[in-house]
This record gives sequence, structure tokens and C-alpha cells, in this order.
Amino acid sequence: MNRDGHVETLRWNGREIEMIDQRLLPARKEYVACNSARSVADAIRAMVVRGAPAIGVAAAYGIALEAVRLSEEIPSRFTEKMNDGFTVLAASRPTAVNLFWALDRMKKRWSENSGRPLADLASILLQEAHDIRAEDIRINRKMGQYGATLLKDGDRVLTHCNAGALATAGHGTALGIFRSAVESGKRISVYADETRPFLQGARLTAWEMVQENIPVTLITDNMSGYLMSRGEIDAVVVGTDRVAANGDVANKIGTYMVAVLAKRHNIPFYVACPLSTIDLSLATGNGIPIEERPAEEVKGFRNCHWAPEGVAIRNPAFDVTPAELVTALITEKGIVDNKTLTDGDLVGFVKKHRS
Ligand SMILES: CSC[C@H]1O[C@H](OP(=O)(O)O)[C@H](O)[C@@H]1O
Repeated sequence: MNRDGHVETLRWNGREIEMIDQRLLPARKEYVACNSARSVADAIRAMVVRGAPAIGVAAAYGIALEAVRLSEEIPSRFTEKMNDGFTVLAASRPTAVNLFWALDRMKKRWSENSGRPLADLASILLQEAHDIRAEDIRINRKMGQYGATLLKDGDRVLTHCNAGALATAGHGTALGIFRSAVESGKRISVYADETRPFLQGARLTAWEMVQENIPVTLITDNMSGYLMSRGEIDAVVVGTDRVAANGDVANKIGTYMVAVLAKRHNIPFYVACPLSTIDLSLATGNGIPIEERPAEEVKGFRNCHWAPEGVAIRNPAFDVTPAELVTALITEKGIVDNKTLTDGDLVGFVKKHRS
């Protein structure tokens, strides 16, 4: 646990970045140490570390550690091998824009200091990774404060997948709003979709909430419509991996279904969205790359397979919710309501607030 008493998704041990192996939770909480771009890329692809902001932080450390390693071992091939490091990290997962945002920020830091001795450059890049990690926690806390104003005492709030401390450097985005609401004295209760096939909800969100005694009820993905129809859900709050300029939202597969059901039942559908997750280079959600993950993940779970051999399998890991279904984006700079989104004013909001 870190100073805030929250789980420490990534921690610096003085020479490597350690990250919780989220494939093992909740049964086991174990850290994996990474010391290079490739080892971080492998951890991202295998979902040792997952969640858009956490992926960005991990990638930043992957670049910094690559610089440290190359400056000590093969300084003569520093530029060539650093570019290889950027390439392997960029290829690890396609949907979360935070990965590319972090890589761009590290590349900018590199170019600003390219004339320095390699050891100094490596130190500067390592400090940049530390800063990205610390900023992420601050951003999540600001977002949490804004989002908590949208929840009422006693609200029953549904969430999908895990947008918690485990998906970030700490506090979480959607779950950060829940934590901030509880810190402000609101007695909310969480309904967590199990989120097949990787079970981020059943394994990670439920674990985070139970750890902190925030009331949480686990449901299967096909139960949310029933609970909404019975008036048992007051709001939905989810995270996101990439938001297009028009407000279309990419998030874990199944989010779109939840958004359609929320609209049908007049339940507010909020998206916790750091500015770093907004991709103004894409006009609409049609341009967001959707990761297709291994069929193995759908056949069963871990060593228990229930699908017959030979069956065809699809496994898109994300879907896109159109802006018209989004009640509001909750950012660290304030709340962007649906009218702003559908009027096309998200671009202006981002340009005004993005430093
Ligand atoms: C706060 S971003 C969390 C976001 O990332 C998850 O995807 P994955 O577990 O595959 O990395 C999911 O879309 C969450 O909403």
C-alpha cells in the first residue's frame, strides 16, 4: 500500500520498476520487476499491467530504463537501440492512447536533451517517468473531486471492467470517483460487472473495493439490464482508453451495451477521462483501433476451458460508445456535459486546458 493506503500498482525500487502482476489477483499479490523497454512491453502485452493510465506510466519507465541500460552497456548504439525501444513499446497494445501519449512525452524529453552526456540524459528521462507517475495520481484525485459532485449519498453506481488504482498509478479514474465520494461522506455502493473474458471487474474492481470496505456487489455482465429495469442502479461510471474529438468513447468490451441500457432507463452514464486519454487526432470513434486479443481468453479461464475445440472465436477487447450516449466526461479540469460533446466543443475544452 502507498502513503494514501491504496494499492501501489507500480513502484520504483531504486533500479527497476516493479508492477503488480494483475493476472494473479485476487488470489496472489505479487510484483514483477522490469528493467528494459522489452520487458515492460511484454508485461503490457500479457496484461501483467493493464489500464490506460497504468500502461502509459509503465511505458514511460520502459523508455527511461532502456536509456539507463544503453548508456551503461552500449553507448555507441544508444540512438538506434532507443528507437527500437520506442517501437517495441508502441506495438504492445493498440487501443489505450495513454501509451502513445507517454511515449511522445518521453521522446520530446529526449530530443530536448539530446546533446547531454548519456548518463545525464538517462537521469532526466527517469525523472520524467517519475513525474508522469506522480502527476497521474494528482490528476486522478482532481477527477475524483469533480466526479464525486455528481453522485448523491446512497447512490448505487454500476461500473464495468476496472478503472481503479490498478488501472492507474493510484486512486483510479472511475473508482477514484467512488473513493472521493466516500471520502466526502457519501455512502455509495458499487455494482461491479464481472467483465468477461479477462474478469477485471470480478478479480480487480471487487478486490479494490473489498480491500477498502467500500460496499461492492459483483454481478455477471448479463445482469446489468435487469437491475436497471428494477430501478436498482442510480448511475454508471466507467473509465476509458481513448476518446475521439467528437466525444466517442472507447472502453472495455461491453461498455457500449451498458451505455445503451443506461439510456433506455434514463440512468446517467459518466466516463472518467484524464485529458491524456483524449485523442484529438481522431475525428470520431471510427478511427480508434480495437485490439483483438487471443481466442484462448474466451475459451475459458486459465486452465479451465469450456468451449469445444474447433469453435470459431472473436475477442475484441474494446468497443466504442457514441458521444450521444455519454451524459458527461469527468476530467481533471472539470466536467464536460453531453451538450458540449455533441456540439463538438470538446476540442475547445481540451485546447483550453491541456498544458
Ligand atoms: C482507467 S483506464 C481502464 C480501462 O482499461 C481497461 O482495459 P484493459 O484492462 O484491457 O487494459 C478497461 O477498458 C478500463 O476501463
